[in-house]
Amino acid sequence: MICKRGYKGYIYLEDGTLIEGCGFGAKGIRAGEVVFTTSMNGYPESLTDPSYRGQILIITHPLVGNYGIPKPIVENGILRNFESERIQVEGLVVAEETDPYKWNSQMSLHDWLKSEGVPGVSDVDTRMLVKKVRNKGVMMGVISSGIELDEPKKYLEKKYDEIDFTQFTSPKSPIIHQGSGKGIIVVVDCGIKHGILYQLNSRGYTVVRVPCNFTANQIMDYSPQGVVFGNGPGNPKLLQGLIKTYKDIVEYKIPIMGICLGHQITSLALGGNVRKMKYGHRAINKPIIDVTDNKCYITTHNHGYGVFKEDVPKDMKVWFYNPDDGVVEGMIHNKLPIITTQFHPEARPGPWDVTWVFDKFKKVIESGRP
Ligand SMILES: NC(=O)CC[C@H](N)C(=O)O
Repeated sequence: MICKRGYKGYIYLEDGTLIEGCGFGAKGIRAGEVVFTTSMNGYPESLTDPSYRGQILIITHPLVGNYGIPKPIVENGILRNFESERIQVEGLVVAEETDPYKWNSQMSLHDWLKSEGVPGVSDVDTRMLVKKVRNKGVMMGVISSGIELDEPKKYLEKKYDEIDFTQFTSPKSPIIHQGSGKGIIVVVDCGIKHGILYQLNSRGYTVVRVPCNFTANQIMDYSPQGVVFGNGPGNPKLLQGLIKTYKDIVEYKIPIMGICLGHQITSLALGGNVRKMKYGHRAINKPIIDVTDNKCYITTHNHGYGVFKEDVPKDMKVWFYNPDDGVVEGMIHNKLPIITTQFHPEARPGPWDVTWVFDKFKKVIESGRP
């Protein structure tokens, strides 16, 4: 095989599958949970989504890189076209990586991965890989770019589900984004997507991002109008400190919004459950049904764990569900001002059909009712 960047690449799956392709991006070897997204675009946002930490991402769309990587746009300390300051995935697998042709591209996908030390593999049959993951469920894997992969198994000592990745994605101290006087929302930042910060801040709130291990007292010291438990990487059941903080915050009866990981933490903190899904939801075109009016929305997802119907806490009711597999995609508390979504209402990348969920949270804050 003749490789455009001049070096080979390999992808190895825990079940013994070893595939040779071309390397691109940085030369190196990384291990991670192998997952796939069916998103056709939005790779700058997806690759910088901290919830992908610890995962090797396969993009199923056949051409990736066509529009390059834009220059970061920052407003009020919030990134408008990336979800965090760095590439978060451990590695990237695509069928074909292309050089960009777009007016606002400042570098190619290849150069971006290279500059951030992240390996990529192209020229592999992503359809075959995804079929394996769909049939057997997500598994650990190894990606190598530009280095022979002699004993791939030796990189697979640690299991994705047993690592607390929030230690790498949560800030060490609070970060504040001033608003226009609507009051304060504390975001418990386990690796928050900047799209969520933007949606809150653009509604006038000062957004205070606090580390994932802050206590309820430290959070309440800011006298917030509401608390958001945001997205984040890894297994929610490992985050026992965060679950305890959530329970303590509930005692204050303050408005809470849970997004993605925050939805799962809500379920665990209020007596419900969360389970690992076979291969998760990662896409920007997943349907959800709003049970309050039976409307269907097309939404952005990135989750490998899920709350199933029988896992919903007894004091909450289903708000949204996915009609494909029944996974609960949002919940509302019966009495307290608590709302959650498993999908991404900030939709970065994705269709903005559901950003009204942030207006709903504003109403919850203003009325004190769910
Ligand atoms: N985007 C997220 O917050 C993901 C939550 C959790 N890590 C999962 O994979 O299900």
